[in-house]
Amino acid sequence: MGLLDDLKQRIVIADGAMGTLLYAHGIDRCFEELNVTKPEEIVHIHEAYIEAGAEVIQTNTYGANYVKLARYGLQDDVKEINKAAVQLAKQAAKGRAYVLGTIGGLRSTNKSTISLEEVKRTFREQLYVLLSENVDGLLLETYYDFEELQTVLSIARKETTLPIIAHVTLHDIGVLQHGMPLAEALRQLELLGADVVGLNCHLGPYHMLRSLEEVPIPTRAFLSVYPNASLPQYRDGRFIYETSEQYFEETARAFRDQGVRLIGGCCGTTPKHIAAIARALPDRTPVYKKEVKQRHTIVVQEAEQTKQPSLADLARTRRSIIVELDPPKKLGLTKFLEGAKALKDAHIDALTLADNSLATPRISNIAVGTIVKQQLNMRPLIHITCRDRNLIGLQSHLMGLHTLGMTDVLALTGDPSKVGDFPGATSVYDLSSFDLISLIRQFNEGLSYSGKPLGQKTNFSIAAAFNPNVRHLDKAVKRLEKKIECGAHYFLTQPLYSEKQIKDVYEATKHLPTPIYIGIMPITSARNADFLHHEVPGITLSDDIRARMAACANDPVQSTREGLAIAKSLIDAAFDLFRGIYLITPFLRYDMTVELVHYIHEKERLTKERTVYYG
Ligand SMILES: Cc1cc2nc3c(=O)[nH]c(=O)nc-3n(C[C@H](O)[C@H](O)[C@H](O)COP(=O)(O)OP(=O)(O)OC[C@H]3O[C@@H](n4cnc5c(N)ncnc54)[C@H](O)[C@@H]3O)c2cc1C
Ligand code: MET
Ligand SMILES: [Zn+2]
Repeated sequence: MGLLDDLKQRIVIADGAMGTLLYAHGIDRCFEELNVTKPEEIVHIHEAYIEAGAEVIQTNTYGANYVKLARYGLQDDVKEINKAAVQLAKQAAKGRAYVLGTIGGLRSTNKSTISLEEVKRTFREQLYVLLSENVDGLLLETYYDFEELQTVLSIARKETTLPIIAHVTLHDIGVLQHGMPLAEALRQLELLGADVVGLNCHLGPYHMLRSLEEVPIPTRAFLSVYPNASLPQYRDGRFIYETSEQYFEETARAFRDQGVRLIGGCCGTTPKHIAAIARALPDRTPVYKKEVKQRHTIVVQEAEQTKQPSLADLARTRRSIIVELDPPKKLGLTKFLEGAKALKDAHIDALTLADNSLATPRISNIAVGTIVKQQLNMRPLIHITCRDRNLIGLQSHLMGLHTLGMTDVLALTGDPSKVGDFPGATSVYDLSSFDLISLIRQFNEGLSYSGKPLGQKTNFSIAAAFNPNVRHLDKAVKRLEKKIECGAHYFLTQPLYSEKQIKDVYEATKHLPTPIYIGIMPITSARNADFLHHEVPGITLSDDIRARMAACANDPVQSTREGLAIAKSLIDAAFDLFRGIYLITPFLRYDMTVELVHYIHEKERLTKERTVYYG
């Protein structure tokens, strides 16, 4: 007889949380290290669960993998820690309970934090130790990312015929992250060879029960559930779970009615919760039939059609000019609005507004964008970096932009905090620019990052950054290709300072289907030229440009003239190669960008006249 034979006959009860009971050692401790340093305590916890009624216990190895142990400098101890864990669980079980080797998921909400290759390597290393210590089965638990669970389950299934329990973690009732319905996920896990499929962690009995109502009883595999004790409260720097054991007794019966065969607990549960489950189901009789609730389908409203063509379409069809005028670093918008108005009068297509560029605080571009749109009837292009907002803040920001009708956005990773005024501030980077582009694309399909319906589709036109001021242009172009795959509609470049570089950029990108707005920023002075040349990574000014600026070092009027003349020659170089021009206003010197806008319009007019004249 083995675990699967038991499950065929009846409901089986598993243990509850291990981590929660080890909290007393401090939340910053590596709980798995205690297998080696406090073995008697681990044995004691296992015994308490068995005495409470658990017939299945899990090794204390949830995070005993290379990646998580490395956070404590214990990456070389994977073997020792896992080996000890199995031995301690067996010592406590004394043949009274099955011992499951537990392996926890690595990816949380952000796929790009760890590649699948690293997931595989890390998983294999832990798996082989657990198997060689002769566990009775495997518990793959707390997988937020379904792709990760599919990957590791396939590996485990090839390596062993022991029972495998595969647990996903819900995002919300009935769905995993990115919107995959739970029923579909469990069906796929069964097809991949899991013997028991189910849920653990993150949510308590309420969400799990409502989710299981939509899941049919599998044909071959068994259903399992390890709920958290409740939703956690954050108190005095710790997460506290509070729930009555009485409630666990009631919900255990409800789980049985949903066809669950293996019931245990996750975070916040204790031997008392497990005893409550055992009390609730004295004869362990399972149900074989249930009514499955149909998942309600969700209607997503189509995006409202915007009246104006996107900036990508503009740059495809005609000369278009966008100008950056950054929100001020000090309070007061008078000069900024004068500049914006002057640029509007010069007939630009959009005003681009940086998001705390160079990691230095500026008036929020969402506030400035709203004023520019409402008071001046201009089109704002809002830069969004991943530096200042976490995944929650970014989504709230996007919903806000949609609500305000600002649909032109530039998705950036963003300069790291250490380059700016507050080098000690956190750089969030929950997402990279690639992830942010994908997120905005998903919003355009009416879904949040996790796949929850937003109720409406957004209509964002997505720009992305192109930094050609790098040693290997081909690598930068590869990033553009990836950004296009993620959903970028067009690009804006960093400023370029040589005609040759503009031509090189054209040659390297002419195969791309997306338009590029070529960046041009007038130099304001000899000092500005020196700074750009010596201190901004990747920017090199020619000797000729630096000599021209140096020659008028003490003459601001002449410096402006020279800076504009240089910018105009760059515009000349870009004119026939790129329809989109992105002018960057230096230090709120909008007089300079206004003049360049006039220059471009005039050049365009002359070109058209010539075309008409010569046919
Ligand atoms: C048009 C434009 C507007 C910008 N606006 C802002 C703003 O409002 N606020 C702000 O904080 N910053 C802004 N920046 C700066 C920008 O965040 C950095 O220049 C960034 O490095 C490039 O853009 P990204 O953020 O999309 O980076 P990504 O393309 O996502 O690159 C992120 C990081 O990857 C690395 N990387 C990129 N390319 C390569 C390569 N070829 N080889 C090796 N490593 C590479 C770099 O470390 C880079 O920082 C802007 C840049 C541009 C081009
Ligand atoms: C963080 S979810 C998994 C927790 C693990 N089963 C433990 O109790 O420690
Ligand atoms: Zn948990």
